[in-house]
Amino acid sequence: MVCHSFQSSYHQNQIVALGRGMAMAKPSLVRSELPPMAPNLSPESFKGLSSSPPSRQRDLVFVVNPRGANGRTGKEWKQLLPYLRSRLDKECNICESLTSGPCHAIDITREAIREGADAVIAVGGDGTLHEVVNGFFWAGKPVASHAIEPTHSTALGLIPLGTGSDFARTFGWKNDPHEAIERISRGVRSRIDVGVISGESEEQHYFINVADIHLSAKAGFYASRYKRFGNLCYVIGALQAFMGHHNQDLRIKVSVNEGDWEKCPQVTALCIGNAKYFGGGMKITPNAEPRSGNLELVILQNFKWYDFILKLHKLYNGTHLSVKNVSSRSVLSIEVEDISGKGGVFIQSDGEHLGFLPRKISVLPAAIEMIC
Ligand SMILES: Nc1ncnc2c1ncn2[C@@H]1O[C@H](COP(=O)(O)OP(=O)(O)OP(=O)(O)O)[C@@H](O)[C@H]1O
Repeated sequence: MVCHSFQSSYHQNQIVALGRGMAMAKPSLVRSELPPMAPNLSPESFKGLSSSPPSRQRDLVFVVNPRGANGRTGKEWKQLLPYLRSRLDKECNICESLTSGPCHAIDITREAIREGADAVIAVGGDGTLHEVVNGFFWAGKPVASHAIEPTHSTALGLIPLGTGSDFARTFGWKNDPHEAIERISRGVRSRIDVGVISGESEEQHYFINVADIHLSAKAGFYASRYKRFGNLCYVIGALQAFMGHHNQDLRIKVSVNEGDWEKCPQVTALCIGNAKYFGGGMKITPNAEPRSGNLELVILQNFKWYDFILKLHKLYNGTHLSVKNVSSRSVLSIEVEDISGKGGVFIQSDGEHLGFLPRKISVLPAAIEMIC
């Protein structure tokens, strides 16, 4: 899903404060000095956050996609709430915000950060996490809180409850919400890198997991239409993407040899990983590490359909880097263009369709604190 402008208007926000000192709120107006990107959100939504006592409890905002994993996220979240309350209520103020549609999580996150939340926790799949990560930034800069104290920073958290939940796999986390709540309760934070994508427009787009170009991005685009089939959506998406697929000559410019464009012939897929997995468990960028300060670039060239059948197991277990026509390197940034100039080469990040080449992709080292 491309969120062309983060200033668009969304459906009514539904925010339910669960912890002490937080009232149920249905926001209407936005404070005038705020950038006008969330007209249906108001600081009132999170008013419990900044009014806590000096030795205050942590303010946690849970951003829940009730439609994640074909509606399973919403159902599991309801069942999880009593446990979450019993486990965290003593130490934290808990605020729940259900997303009403695509991109809503971005606005909720920005508002929560401005109001001084200690953590914004994505509850859902990689798409929800992706939107929450984008909410940590606005107009090319990190969103700042109206803060309590200058050193205050909002951490990112995750309860993985999606279809693929690929980002969580790099950390070895399962789709187990109880395990995630334990992590949140411990509250250990660690700085991780974020990828940033810029294109022809001024707007920047952030990703936390993997950005990828051409066949895999096209497969992801189609897979998103079949989420109702669970992980099978990736197989269906790949089959559909294969129809009419042609490997494509691309030009790339990577940061290690600044200034030099190189031709990259017959590219099947070009993947840039901040973390390791995509497509429902494929270990595509096996050397990527979200705390490394760089991204792993993996290029598959001249693959035929039968190569995927013969080498699929290697793609899943991350041993494909030794295969002919697969290359890997560590990069700080990469620019990618379609040589033919015909357009139509897909790009996605974190499984979300972003449009088409050309694009520049760079790493922002240690950009976000994450609850690990
Ligand atoms: N209320 C809503 N109704 C419909 N779609 C929504 C709603 N809230 C968020 N979305 C969209 O749902 C998309 C998918 O959500 P999410 O990533 O949580 O689940 P998933 O696709 O099942 O999991 P994964 O991305 O891990 O495969 C998000 O990109 C988001 O834009």
